[in-house]
Amino acid sequence: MADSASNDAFVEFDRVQKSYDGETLVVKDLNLSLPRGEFLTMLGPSGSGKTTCLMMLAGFETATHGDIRLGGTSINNIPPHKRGIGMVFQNYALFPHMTIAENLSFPLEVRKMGKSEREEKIKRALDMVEMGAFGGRRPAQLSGGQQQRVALARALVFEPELVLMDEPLGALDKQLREKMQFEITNLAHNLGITTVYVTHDQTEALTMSDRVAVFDDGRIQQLDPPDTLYEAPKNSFVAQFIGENNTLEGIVKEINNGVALVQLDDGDIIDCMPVHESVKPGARTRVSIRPERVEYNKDRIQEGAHTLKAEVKEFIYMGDIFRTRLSVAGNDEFIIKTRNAPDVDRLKPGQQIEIGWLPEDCRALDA
Ligand SMILES: Nc1ncnc2c1ncn2[C@@H]1O[C@H](COP(=O)(O)OP(=O)(O)OP(=O)(O)O)[C@@H](O)[C@H]1O
Repeated sequence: MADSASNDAFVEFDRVQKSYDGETLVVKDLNLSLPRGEFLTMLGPSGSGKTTCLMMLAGFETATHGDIRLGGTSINNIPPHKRGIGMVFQNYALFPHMTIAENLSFPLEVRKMGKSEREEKIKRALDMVEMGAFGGRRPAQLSGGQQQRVALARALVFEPELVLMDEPLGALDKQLREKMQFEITNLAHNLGITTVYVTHDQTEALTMSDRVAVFDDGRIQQLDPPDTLYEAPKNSFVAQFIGENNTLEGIVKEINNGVALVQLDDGDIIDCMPVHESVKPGARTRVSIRPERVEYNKDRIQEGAHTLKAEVKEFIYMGDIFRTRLSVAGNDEFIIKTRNAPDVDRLKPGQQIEIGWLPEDCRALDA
C-alpha cells in the first residue's frame, strides 16, 4: 500500500525525521498514512523509534523535518491539548487524590463542558469498560487492571477521533493482558476510533491490529496486515522478528521463471521465491522457512516439495503440537512444528529423516 498522502488519510506522517541531538536520526524519512477507524500498531525492538513517533503525533515532541497531518491539517504547530487526541500510556497515572469519576471529569472540565453532560459522559465511559460501580473510589483502591481500564475510559470520555496507546498493558499479568487486548480492540472498532498502538510484543500486535508497522533503526521495515507480515515477510529482519523462523544461508545460483536456485553453504541446492530485491545471481541470501510449513511424514510430503536430509536433535511434546529441533544443512537450530495427531510420528534424537517443503514456502531474503 502506498504510504504517501491519499485522499482518505486521517493521520499522515509525510517524510518525517527526528533527531534529539542534531546529529543522529532516530526516525528516518517516515511516511505513513492511516484511514479513519484503523487500528494500527507500531511494533519493533527497543530504541527503534516507535515512542518517538507517537510523541510527535501527540505533540510532546516536534519533528526535525517533515509534516504530520490530522484530517488533512498540519498539526506541527498545534499544542498537545488542542489536538483532541486521547492517550493511554503505561505510566500515564491517574490523579491519585481524585476519585475515578473526578479523574474522568477532568478532560471534560478542561473542555468547558456543563455538569449534567459531564455526568452522562462519565457514566457512559465507565460502563463501557465495566467500571460503572467504581466512580466513587480512588485509584489506589483499584487493581492494576481496573486502573488501566479507567485510564482507557479517561482517554475515551471526550470522544476523541484518535487514541494513542503506548504499551498500555505492559504492567498486567498474562490473563488480564489478553482480556484487555480483546476489550480495547472491540471498543475501538465499535466506536469507530482511529488507534495508534505501540508495543514490542508481537503476539499483541498480531492479534489486535488491522495493520502493523514493523520498526527497526528508525524506519518502517514493513507495513502490512498481520497475516501478510507473518506469511510474506519482505526482509530478514521482519522474518526473524515476527514469529518463529528458520534461516538457511547460501548463494543465489540463478533465477528462472520467478524461482531462485540457491546453493546452501553445505552444498545442497534448493528452489526458493526470490523475494528481496538483493536476490540476484551471485549474491548471498538468507532463506526463510516457517516451522509449520515443513513436513517429515513421508506420506504427507506434497508433490513438488523440495526434500533435504535432517538429523533429529530434540523432540518436545507440547500437547497440541510437537516441536522438533533438527540439524539441517549445517543449521542445528532448525525447528519444525507438527500438529499432534494419531498418525504423526514422534521423532527421537539421533534419528535420520527426510523433510520437505513447497518452494513457495521458502523465501529468499537479504543476507
Ligand atoms: N528525550 C530523548 N532524548 C534523547 N534521545 C532520546 C529521547 N527519547 C528517545 N531517545 C532515543 O531515540 C531512540 C528511539 O527511542 P524510542 O523511545 O522512540 O524507541 P522505542 O522504539 O519506542 O523504544 P522502547 O520500546 O524501548 O520504548 C533511542 O535511541 C533513544 O535512546
